Amino acid sequence: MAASLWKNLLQTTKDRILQILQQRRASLYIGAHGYEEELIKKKLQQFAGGSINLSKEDSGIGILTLNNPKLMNAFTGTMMLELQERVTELENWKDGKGLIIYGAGNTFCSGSDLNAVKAISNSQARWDEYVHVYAKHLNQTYEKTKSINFGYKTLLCRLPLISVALVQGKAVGGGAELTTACDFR
Ligand SMILES: CC[C@H](C(=O)O)C(=O)SCCNC(=O)CCNC(=O)[C@H](O)C(C)(C)COP(=O)(O)OP(=O)(O)OC[C@H]1O[C@@H](n2cnc3c(N)ncnc32)[C@H](O)[C@@H]1OP(=O)(O)O
Repeated sequence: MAASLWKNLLQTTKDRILQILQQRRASLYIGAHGYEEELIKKKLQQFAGGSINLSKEDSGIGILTLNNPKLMNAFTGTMMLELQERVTELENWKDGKGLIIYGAGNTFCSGSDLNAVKAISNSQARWDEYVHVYAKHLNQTYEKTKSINFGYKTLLCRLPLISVALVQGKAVGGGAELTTACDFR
């Protein structure tokens, strides 16, 4: 009898845990400050356009180009994802010494893509929530700061490369803040 009760309790507990896990998977948020990484990435992927290009020169200088000139190099969702990939690539670059960031065309960066900001603002979660969530990937101190701009900053600041923002034309919003993430501008 006791054994059977125990078995039932065990099974019920397992079922409940599985149920909770499934619910969490369906939700953007996990716990108070955790987030569903894949959901965030999928959401950011919906706002495509532009690119973040990296060329690594033999001299040890990396050149990172913010490339979305039609929108004054505004940051789309996919550009955010690419930024993280490029920075990871730079982190692993053994011969890297310095980094120059500049914008394609005649401008630096006009911040977040306002089309994405507007689109997301009309849906369940706001753009800045996604962006802040994504900043968590970029910035381990997210819990303290909750700011993508600080996320950019920490991401670039922690790079063991001397970084320079080569600002030509406009640097607005998140674009201006990105310049402050560099050692020189
Ligand atoms: C605050 C931080 C936050 C974050 O990321 O956390 C943000 O960054 S929110 C975004 C803040 N940025 C802005 O509000 C900038 C808005 N844009 C402008 O003020 C101007 O476009 C400017 C000053 C950057 C350039 O002005 P200019 O007269 O030289 O050019 P146009 O305005 O004609 O722009 C050309 C073309 O680009 C489009 N555009 C510019 N910025 C953005 C943007 N951030 N998102 C989406 N699209 C942008 C603009 O609409 C024009 O498109 P067109 O189809 O040719 O009309």
